[in-house]
Amino acid sequence: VKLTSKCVSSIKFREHKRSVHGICHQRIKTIAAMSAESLQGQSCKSLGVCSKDTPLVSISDMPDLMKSIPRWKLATDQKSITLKFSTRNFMTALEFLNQAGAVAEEEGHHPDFHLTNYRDVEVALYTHAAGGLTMFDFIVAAKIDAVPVDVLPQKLSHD
Ligand SMILES: C[C@H](O)[C@H](O)[C@H]1CNC2=NC(N)=NC(=O)C2=N1
Repeated sequence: VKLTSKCVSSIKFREHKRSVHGICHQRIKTIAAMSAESLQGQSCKSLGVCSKDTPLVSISDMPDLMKSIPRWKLATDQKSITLKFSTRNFMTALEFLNQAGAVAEEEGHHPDFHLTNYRDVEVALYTHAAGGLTMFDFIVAAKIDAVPVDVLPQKLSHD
């Protein structure tokens, strides 16, 4: 069968795309094995813009990644990570959210923020475009962990 030049170029394009995707996967795999410090040193921009094609973090990579962000909890459906704490007062909570917001804006990757009971903060992260957890989320989580905040020791009851 004589392959038309169009068909050959589309095969070449698909091979090229597969190899680029492979590199992207590989790059994401190597980042996954990183510690908190090196996660904090990463930039979402180096991964391009997240999209529906951004690879989800594989279940086998989760335990190591979660060790890098020990304050965060992995949702039971493994599709998001959450950070919860109480601060000294309302303005401390607001200050933290503004600083964490600046990190998110710089990375172009945004958490869900909750401020309830005037000082209880909850930050939730997942990649909306991909419908689950990608390396974008772990990089932003590690950077948010570097934001200083005056956290109250875990409250025993609502005072
Ligand atoms: C164009 C822009 O980069 C995208 O809309 C970004 C913005 N911030 C985002 N944040 C999160 N958490 N998930 C996304 O899919 C996402 N997409």
